[in-house]
Amino acid sequence: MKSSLKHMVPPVSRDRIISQFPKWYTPEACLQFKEHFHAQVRTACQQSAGTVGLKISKVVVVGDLYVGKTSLINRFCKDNFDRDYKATIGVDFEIERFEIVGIPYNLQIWDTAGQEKFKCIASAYYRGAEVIITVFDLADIQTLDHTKQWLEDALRENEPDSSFIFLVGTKKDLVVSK
Ligand SMILES: Nc1nc2c(ncn2[C@@H]2O[C@H](COP(=O)(O)OP(=O)(O)OP(=O)(O)O)[C@@H](O)[C@H]2O)c(=O)[nH]1
Repeated sequence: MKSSLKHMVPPVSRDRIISQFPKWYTPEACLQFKEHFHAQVRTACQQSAGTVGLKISKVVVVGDLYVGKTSLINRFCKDNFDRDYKATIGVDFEIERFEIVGIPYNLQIWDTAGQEKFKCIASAYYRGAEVIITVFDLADIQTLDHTKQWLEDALRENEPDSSFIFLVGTKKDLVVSK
């Protein structure tokens, strides 16, 4: 049964295969100095990731409504962009499969609704986030002000220092250069 399941899983797309860690730019900016995972880690990972990727990191994307969270995720996962606005209802998620230095690896990306009325539903999904991406609209300064609150809410549901945090500005094309 296990082996037939394995054959049903499509291969990881080529642009999601990272065969070696990129050379670090500066030691301060780097989380990983080695060229490969430690041999023990590698063996452990490959043992448990026999079928549909068991190695999953949870990413939650938060921020005001209309800032472009769904668009950011769609660009990353499907390389497409939709000009029409369809508000996220509660939450949505995508799974993106990778292979990193020979190890299967999945990102589970949670797209949360920015509308106030869905905040209660969306915040139920903050727990266990290895990555929190806080999004704001570069053309709307208020959305940057609000990121502090979004981040606090997401951090409250997670253990201290357990999440990597990113701040992403969107809609650069709408910013008039001076
Ligand atoms: N011009 C421009 N428009 C963008 C960009 N990113 C997103 N949009 C548009 O902004 C609108 C809102 O984008 P969404 O991705 O749906 O926003 P959201 O943050 O997911 O919204 P909620 O689901 O309500 O929380 C859509 O009409 C998008 O097409 C961008 O980089 N440039």
